[in-house]
Amino acid sequence: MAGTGAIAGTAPAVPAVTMDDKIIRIYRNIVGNLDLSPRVMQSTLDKECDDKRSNETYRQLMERRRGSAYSNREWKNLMGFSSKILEDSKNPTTLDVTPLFLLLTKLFDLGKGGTVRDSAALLAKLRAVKELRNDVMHDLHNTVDAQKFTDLTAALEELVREAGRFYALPQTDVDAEVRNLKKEIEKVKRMDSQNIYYWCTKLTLSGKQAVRLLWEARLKHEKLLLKEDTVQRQAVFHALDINVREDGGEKIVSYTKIFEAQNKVMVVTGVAGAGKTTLVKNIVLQFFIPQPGVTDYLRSFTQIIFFECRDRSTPNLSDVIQQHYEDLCTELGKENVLMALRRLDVLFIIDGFDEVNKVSKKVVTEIFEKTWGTNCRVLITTRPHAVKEKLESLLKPYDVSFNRYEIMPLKKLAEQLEFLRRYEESLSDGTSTGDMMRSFEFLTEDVRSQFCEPINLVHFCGMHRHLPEEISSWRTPGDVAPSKLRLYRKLIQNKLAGVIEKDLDVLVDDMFALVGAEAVKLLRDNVVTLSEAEFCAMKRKCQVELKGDDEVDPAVVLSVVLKENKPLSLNSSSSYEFKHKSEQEMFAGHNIVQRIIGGSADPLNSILGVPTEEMSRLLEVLLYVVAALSRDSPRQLTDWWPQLKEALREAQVTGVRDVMDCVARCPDAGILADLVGGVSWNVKEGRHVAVVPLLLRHGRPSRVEVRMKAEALRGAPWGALVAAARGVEVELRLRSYDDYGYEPHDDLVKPLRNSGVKLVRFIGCVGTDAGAAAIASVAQDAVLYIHLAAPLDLSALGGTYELLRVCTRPLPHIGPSLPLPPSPPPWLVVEGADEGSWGAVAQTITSLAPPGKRFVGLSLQGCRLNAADLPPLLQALIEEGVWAGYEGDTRGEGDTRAVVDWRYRVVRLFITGRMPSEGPKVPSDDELRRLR
Ligand SMILES: Nc1ncnc2c1ncn2[C@@H]1O[C@H](COP(=O)(O)OP(=O)(O)OP(=O)(O)O)[C@@H](O)[C@H]1O
Repeated sequence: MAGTGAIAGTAPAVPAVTMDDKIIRIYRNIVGNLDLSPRVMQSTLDKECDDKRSNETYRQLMERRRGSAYSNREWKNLMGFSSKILEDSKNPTTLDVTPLFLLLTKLFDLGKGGTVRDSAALLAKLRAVKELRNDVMHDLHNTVDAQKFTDLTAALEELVREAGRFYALPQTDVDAEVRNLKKEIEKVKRMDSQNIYYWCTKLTLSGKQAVRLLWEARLKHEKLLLKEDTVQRQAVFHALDINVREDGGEKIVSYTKIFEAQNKVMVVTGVAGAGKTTLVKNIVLQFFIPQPGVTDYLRSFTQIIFFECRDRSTPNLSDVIQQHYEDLCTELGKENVLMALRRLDVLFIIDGFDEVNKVSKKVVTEIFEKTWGTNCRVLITTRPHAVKEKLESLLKPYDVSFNRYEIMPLKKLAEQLEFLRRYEESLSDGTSTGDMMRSFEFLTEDVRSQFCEPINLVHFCGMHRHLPEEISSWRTPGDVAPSKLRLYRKLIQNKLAGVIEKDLDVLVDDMFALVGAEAVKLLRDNVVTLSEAEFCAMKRKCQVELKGDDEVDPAVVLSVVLKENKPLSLNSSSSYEFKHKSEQEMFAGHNIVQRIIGGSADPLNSILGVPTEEMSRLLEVLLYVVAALSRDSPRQLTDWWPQLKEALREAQVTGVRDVMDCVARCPDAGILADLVGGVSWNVKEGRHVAVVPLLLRHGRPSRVEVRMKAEALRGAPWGALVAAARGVEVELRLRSYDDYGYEPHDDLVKPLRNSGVKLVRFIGCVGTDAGAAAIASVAQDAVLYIHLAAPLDLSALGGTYELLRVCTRPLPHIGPSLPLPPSPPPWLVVEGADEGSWGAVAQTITSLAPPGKRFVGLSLQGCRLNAADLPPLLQALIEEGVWAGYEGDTRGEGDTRAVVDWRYRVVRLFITGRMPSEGPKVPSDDELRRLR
């Protein structure tokens, strides 16, 4: 009966309640839905599975009934995030309403013993129970509604009776079961304060409010990185898009779709400052304060627990629970509250897994251990490197799989302006002039490419407010990064001006050295927060730097770079951290650069001080160092490059994409080309187009392969790439091989003209003579797949290609002939011929036929010709002297004929010297229809 859950400790007695108390209404709904409903459904499942062997899991049972095993993917698709529990469970007692409903539905779909059963009525009763559970558990208005309990008791009785009918049970058995159910319902009406459902009730009643009190005040506002600028977090939140990373495919969706994942665990990755923490903090806020216009995507969660991996002072999950539900834990005991949470639909948010330390790792592990097999879900954020290095190994013992999402950078100008608009308005109390946006718009496109991550846009705001003259000095992307340090310099100087007599520049240098050394030390240990004691030690060192001038409190100076975090619970002390982890990395990088420039005799790995396998933790620092040396001391960069290169390799910068990602964010780090020189550089994203010229200054690839949709390339500095790639082999694929369409790409082709690149492959559409001439001017032994947007003379391509495939729609009836080059013979595809239009097709082929009229292949794509249209078409082509053979075989052997090539879904025309006397073989109308 109720209270069957293992109960830890004894909860203190609770005050008496009256029947119409809110609490008892909630209690009944909770016990009804969390205990009674599953038990009635479990009994239905037992009836359905009377043939199940005791040691068989439900998956095995279903496979036996189905006669074949499920692949893991099939099983996952079938059962969603209940797949794991249903795969392992052998009896129903551990199953809640959601997996029970799903399992029964799928069992009905499979059928049983070959008999035909109509399960619709039973399914309707089961669904009614499941929907009541969701109504009650996902909406507090329903949880307190006494009527819902009455509805539930009726629905359960109906379910028992319908199951009796469906399984043809003796009426006496059904009546006995209903009597038993009624007895259970009567018991539920009396609240038992020693029972787990009572604790669930207390949590439902006041838990959300307690968590709201804890987080709302802390998260509502955000202090920006620079000065005392503060904004309302929800007002400036820019709804981020995320890339669903599944099976290597890419799908861009809104962040609100994360919870539609099939797995219990969802991992959001993003580079430094991509907005991971901001995203989850906004999710926490939206749980309490829904945003207008945002779908209620959190409806299925009753509680939220938020945990930051940088935390070093919370040793156990129960302590995290205590922070969230301080009063309830005092009243019920923290272990009991945790136990109750496992019965509810809780969202655990784990932020910054890449910052996990020994202490917080224990909490994270406990979250997985204790929420296994429950309705709880877990959302984790991390920088990408920690997924493979740490997260996968942590999850492995629990056999947990997860859905992975990647935060998309803000690449489009419109998005960046929209982002800035919110900040500008927030910072000016709604009276913004649009100055900040205008100043951003005014930047050159390649400088703007430095602002694809939110953190950089926020820095732009700060710069615009406090050091606008820097912005006007930016000429190249590399000018942006040093500005940030200059801004800090100015902010510290402002704090000290008038108080300190000595040379402020020297003093700030000393301060930077101190803060930077501390930053390196902390990053080395993967520590982002300083305890009160560590902060005091830093202050003391700072005091020495300030030469004991007691008018200056070192904390004031440190407050420019560090922020204080108030403790979550009353009996602990504050912690301190850099205003953002990327600031910590900047100061650490600056410190290392100073040591190198200052002539350090130590080797790099002793300056960095982390073991090889932990090097990826210092990736951002290494990038900072490379970029800063390349700007300020190229000689030192050359000297230190072998060591830096080794460290970057250890930090997992090994592939072309890694290098491009790094240089896209850090344009002065072009030397990274040395890590991937000699191999082919694949360019699939607009931001990587800008990177290629930077890399080409330092390394040479075997080939640059640009494969992206024309729209994406149009928004990128493609002309600059072409100009920089003189002498380099280039592939340009503006569409996939089987993608048809006639939007011309001449604007993208024209920059190629006489550019000196070696065009070795082109897939795209050309509509002007200038476009064709541009290709002819650079193609060398190329593979050319050209769509003709208009009738064009391509004869100039002769001698430039190894393979030429031209695709065209039927040409206008009267027009000049436009012979393709003869050697090697081209391939021609005529697309979209209408029913009966064989004459137009013949005319198109003959007018494009090269001198000698040989094609290596002729095919009809998307053709609506009938079978009867094909013989006259073939006959007309023979009469015109056209030959078309196999790929690589132009001798034209065999009979003239038309066949369907199902692989490419085209009709192939073979035109040889021979025409069978009974006429050519052609596909039937049925085959032609199936092709369309
Ligand atoms: N979606 C957003 N809307 C508005 N501002 C944002 C958004 N995302 C990030 N920001 C701003 O950018 C700053 C950096 O973002 P955030 O700390 O969330 O990045 P992160 O990915 O967690 O970085 P790291 O990996 O370095 O910890 C935030 O402090 C906030 O000011």
